[in-house]
Amino acid sequence: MKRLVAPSILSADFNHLGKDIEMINQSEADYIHFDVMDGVFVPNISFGIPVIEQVNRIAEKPLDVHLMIVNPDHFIEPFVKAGASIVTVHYEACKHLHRTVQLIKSFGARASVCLNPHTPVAVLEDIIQDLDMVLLMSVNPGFGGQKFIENTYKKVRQLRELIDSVNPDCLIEVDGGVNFETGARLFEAGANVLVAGSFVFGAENPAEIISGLKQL
Ligand SMILES: O=C(CO)[C@@H](O)[C@H](O)COP(=O)(O)O
Ligand SMILES: [Fe+2]
Repeated sequence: MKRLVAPSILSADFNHLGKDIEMINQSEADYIHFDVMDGVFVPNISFGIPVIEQVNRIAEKPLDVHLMIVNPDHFIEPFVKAGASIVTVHYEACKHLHRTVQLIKSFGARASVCLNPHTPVAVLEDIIQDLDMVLLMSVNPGFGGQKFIENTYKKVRQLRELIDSVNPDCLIEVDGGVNFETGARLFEAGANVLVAGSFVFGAENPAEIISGLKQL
């Protein structure tokens, strides 16, 4: 089973963002994770299209864009044009999720849907066949550095069962509070992609942490 790592640049040093992107380029990371927050869907504002566009000029890994924004439909095309390879929208933020997923695919990006910690996996039953990835939040979205919610392991196992029976190529990504301990248990439960922000960028040697996560 695929085991991938996506460092989240929310915890990077924005005064030297280019340096951190170079570090990711040289590392064993598989994707670069971008947390886009609108201050409405989540109680925080981060960065948007211009930052992703700039990073895309030097990034050598696919851009994994996590949209924590309401009504994302208008912004799908600009984010894909800015360089997003994977676009994740929140189940809780989309009125017509099937339409939004088709829209993402129509621009040539991989389509992913994210569930908040309180949203059951079962809501994906009639969309899973159309998805390239599902992102499970293991913290409430909006901030880096929060404590991992233990119930996530159960959700990963439930999702693994659903995916294996309907769409085995679909990836399971988990985001929030990932470290060596939670990461090992998540891979064991059936996750494919670990997002890690503060654990990577808070370390003295971030590239070593990325390699450590890949080897769990
Ligand atoms: O989507 C989010 C937060 O909303 C994440 O991608 C965070 O950036 C993860 O940060 P850590 O919990 O790994 O510090
Ligand atoms: Fe994220």
